[in-house]
Amino acid sequence: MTTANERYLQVQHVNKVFTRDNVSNQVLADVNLTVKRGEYISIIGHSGCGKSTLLNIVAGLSTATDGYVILDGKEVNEPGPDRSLVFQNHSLLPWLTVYENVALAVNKVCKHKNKKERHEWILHNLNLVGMSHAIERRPGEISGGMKQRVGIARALAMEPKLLLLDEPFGALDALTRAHLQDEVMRIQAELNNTVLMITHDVDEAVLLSDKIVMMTNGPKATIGEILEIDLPRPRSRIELANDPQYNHYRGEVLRFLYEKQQKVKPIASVKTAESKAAVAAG
Ligand SMILES: Nc1ncnc2c1ncn2[C@@H]1O[C@H](COP(=O)(O)OP(=O)(O)OP(=O)(O)O)[C@@H](O)[C@H]1O
Repeated sequence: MTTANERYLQVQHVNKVFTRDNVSNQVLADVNLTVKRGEYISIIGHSGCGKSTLLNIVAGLSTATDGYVILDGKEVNEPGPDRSLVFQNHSLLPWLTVYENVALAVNKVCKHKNKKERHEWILHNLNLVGMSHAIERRPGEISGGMKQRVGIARALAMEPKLLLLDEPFGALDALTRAHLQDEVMRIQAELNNTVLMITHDVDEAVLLSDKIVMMTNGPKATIGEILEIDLPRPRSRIELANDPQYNHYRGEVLRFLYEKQQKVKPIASVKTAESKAAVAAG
């Protein structure tokens, strides 16, 4: 028997079919995943396979055609404050300051805290992501990396059961991305959040995760393999660069993506190749 913490998040037999103009497209087929409390899970797979569709179902923003999602014993049917989302493109309100953007979420969710406690909680979370020096600035006055930090502070301030990250570092330059990944690892060590993160970056997945969920190509995408990353924490990107185990994990993900799940050629180019062959054959 598994404990409630061992099956904190359960994705059970999830299918998703999109139908438009009487044409059905089955994006996900029988997706099953169990996540332990406090685990950091990355989802990786080729573009268009259905990663965001899966994350949206877990977030409650979209419903599964079949199957269900259970978080901490409760079925997920709609968005809720127990799941907070961070997208690639920060979603801060431009007319509010950094402080006010976080306050908006805190005032909505932390009704049990009084005014002073909320104020301290907002500052605490902005401090956690290194943004307490810019609380009066508006999103237009800070860099992309800083905006992403505020988005993370806002998500953390809601004390979600599950943190959902959809390519959170995707729009950042390499150095800012590395810096923010390190910050997220430090925060994760402190708070032990349960995290589901979509990424396209193999190194990011290996560095941050306890498990990497590798999805097959769509349509009818499902989980192909799950790789456990058994590297001690805290993890240092510099030390791991020459670590044989790290490179083994990296190789496993690359093999899955580029050998086992090679992206199929677009139909147009296949047709062109076929026509060329037909012409060559006379
Ligand atoms: N609302 C929708 N209506 C119809 N089809 C959709 C909808 N949302 C997604 N799809 C389709 O589902 C498939 C998977 O899309 P999804 O965005 O989940 O993939 P992804 O793996 O997250 O892609 P990427 O890595 O490029 O962000 C695509 O074929 C997409 O066109």
